[in-house]
Parts: sequence; C-alpha cells; structure tokens
Amino acid sequence: MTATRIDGKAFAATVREKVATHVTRLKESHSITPGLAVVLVGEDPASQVYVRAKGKQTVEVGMNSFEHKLEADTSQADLLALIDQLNSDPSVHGILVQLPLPAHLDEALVINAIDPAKDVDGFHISNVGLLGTGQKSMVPCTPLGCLMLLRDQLGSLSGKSAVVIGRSNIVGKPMAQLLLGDSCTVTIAHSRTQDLAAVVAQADIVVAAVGRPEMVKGDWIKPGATVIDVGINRIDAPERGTNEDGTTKTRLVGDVDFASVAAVAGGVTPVPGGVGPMTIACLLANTVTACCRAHDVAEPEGLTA
Ligand SMILES: NC(=O)C1=CN([C@@H]2O[C@H](COP(=O)(O)OP(=O)(O)OC[C@H]3O[C@@H](n4cnc5c(N)ncnc54)[C@H](OP(=O)(O)O)[C@@H]3O)[C@@H](O)[C@H]2O)C=CC1
Ligand SMILES: Nc1nc(=O)c2c([nH]1)NC[C@@H]1CN(c3ccc(C(=O)N[C@@H](CCC(=O)O)C(=O)O)cc3)C=[N+]21
Repeated sequence: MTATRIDGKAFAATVREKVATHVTRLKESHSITPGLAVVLVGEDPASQVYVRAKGKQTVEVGMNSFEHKLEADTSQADLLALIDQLNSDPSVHGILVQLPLPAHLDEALVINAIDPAKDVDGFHISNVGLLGTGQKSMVPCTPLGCLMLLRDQLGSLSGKSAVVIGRSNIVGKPMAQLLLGDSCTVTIAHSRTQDLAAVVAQADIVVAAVGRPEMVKGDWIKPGATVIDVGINRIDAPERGTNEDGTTKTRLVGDVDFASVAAVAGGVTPVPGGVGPMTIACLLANTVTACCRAHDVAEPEGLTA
C-alpha cells in the first residue's frame, strides 16, 4: 500500500483564505482590523525564522502585525510590563510570546500574565482548563492544525484508536484532549512508555510529537493508519555539501521515517509541508476568532475545534 501524502501546505492555504474572508468582513461591516502581537526575546535563529513567517502571513490575510523584539537579557519585570500594555491595547486581539524563553525568565508566569481572551497560543491555564472540560477556549495552534488535517482525511474520528507520542503542554497533552473531544480512544506515550512499537501498532491514528529525527518506523504502523508528524528536526545533510563557512549543510526531517511509514500507512504528513504551515494558519484563525469574541461578532465556522 502507498499512503496519501497529506498536504498541510495546501490545506493551510485554504485556512488562510477563510481567515482573509472574515478579516474583510470585519473591516467592511464593523470597521475592525484584527491585530496580532508577537513577542520574541533573544535571537534564536529558528525562532526568528518563525516570527518573520508569522508577521508576513498576518499582513497577507489583512490583519495588523505588531512585532516586539526584546534583548536576550530582558528582565522579567520589563517583559511583564510589555504584556500588560498589550493586554490593555484594544488594537491587539492576539498575543503570542515565542517559546522557549531564555532560562532566567519564568515561562509559566509569563504565559499566565497574558489576558486569556488574547491567548492565541491557548497556553494560559484558563484555556487549558476550559479545553480539558470541553468548554469554549482558545485552542493551541499545532494540535488544532493536526485535528483539522485528521478530520479532512478521515471525516468522523469517533471510536478510532489514537496514540499521541509526546506529553508536552504545547503539543502532546492538548492534542490528546482534542482527540478525546472527537471521541477517539486515546493513549499518550512518552519516554517511559514500554514497547512503544507495540503501543503504536494498535493505533488507527498516530500523532508523533517527540523531537527525535525519524524515530517512528514503518514496521510499527498498523496498515492503513493515519500518521501525523509534528516533529521539526534539523539534521546534518553531508550529501548536500558544505556552506561557505565550511559547516555541513542541513535539512529538516520529522519524527517519522517518511519512506518506510508511507509504504504501510493510509496517509502521512510530510516534513516540511505538513503540520508546520498549519500551525501558522491556525494562529491567524485564532486571532480572528479572538477578535470576533472581543467585539461580540459571530465567529467564523470551521476555524476552531
Ligand atoms: N510543526 C510545528 O508547528 C511544531 C513542531 N514542534 C516540534 O515537535 C516536536 C515535539 O515538540 P515538543 O512537544 O515541544 O517537545 P518536548 O521536548 O517538550 O516533548 C517531547 C516529548 O517526547 C517524549 N519523548 C522523548 N523521547 C522519547 C522516546 N524515545 N520515546 C517516546 N517519547 C519520547 C518526551 O517524554 P517525557 O515527557 O517522558 O520526557 C516528551 O513528552 C519537536 O520536534 C518540535 O520541534 C513543536 C511545536 C510546533
Ligand atoms: N509561543 C509559541 N507558539 C508556537 O506555536 C511555537 C513556539 N512558541 N515556538 C516554536 C514552535 C515551532 N513552531 C513552528 C511553526 C511553524 C513551522 C513551519 O512552518 N515549518 C515549515 C518549515 C519551516 C522551515 O523551513 O524552517 C514546515 O514544516 O513546512 C514550524 C514550527 C511554532 N512554535
């Protein structure tokens, strides 16, 4: 069997089109322009790439983008003061603080200082609790993007067996909540799980969010299963030669060994071009949703869980 390549890049473009339509409606009928503020502390090169992509796509769908770049040694008090200012700014409907933060900053404290109504990452404890109890919340972008791809691929997820590999607060745990919300039978695997291959083998749906290059192999996968690869790993690619400074060129791979999995699965997402573009599209979707809720305007359908 040869799996369907689940094209997250193409699906993300359709999500952004829906977002752009709602932005136009908000502007024309309500004179409101949704705004997204992204806060980056320090100069991590990968984070800079993502923040640039977010800013560009925010503007492309017609929203306002506010970028705040702070020095790596910014104090906690200064960061909290900026968040306070963004919380009370009516032109800002969404706030994202790029993670990870430098080690001297208290990540949980900073995230929980964001107004939950503007928490477009869905990381604030209020949103985590709302999601866990099945109430309306802001849903974390990466798991939301995975859910959209799964629903598009499979239709109803009800009764399916799902294994999420990884239990982080930003991907694994909220992913498991969303799958449970769609009535999957959910197993969460992690670094202490025994015989991971056997756990994965019983799954109709596998979501890999581990951070280990090409760890999930084709011979673990139940034939016909749907596999979502969240991993973003940069590995050396000597076959591509060397950079001008003499260092080896690199390439991106996921947590899934694409070639062997595609030979067994029913569908699998590639890296790049799978979950990554969906994450940014869902961030824009969450910003429009937050803006609609703030102004008591009907929110778009099909853009949240
Ligand atoms: N595409 C996108 O938009 C995004 C991609 N990512 C990528 O997704 C991946 C995961 O991210 P994140 O959740 O933040 O990572 P974390 O490092 O926070 O979590 C990794 C999880 O994987 C588990 N794990 C580690 N090794 C193993 C193993 N050998 N077997 C089973 N489980 C294992 C860990 O278990 P334990 O808890 O026991 O330590 C942990 O729960 C990364 O590659 C990251 O770059 C992240 C966010 C967005
Ligand atoms: N507060 C916060 N929220 C996040 O959502 C968040 C974060 N911090 N910190 C870092 C991770 C990572 N992340 C990605 C977003 C897009 C791609 C993406 O678009 N990837 C492209 C490839 C990009 C490339 O070529 O480097 C792809 O997979 O096709 C990847 C990863 C969001 N994160």
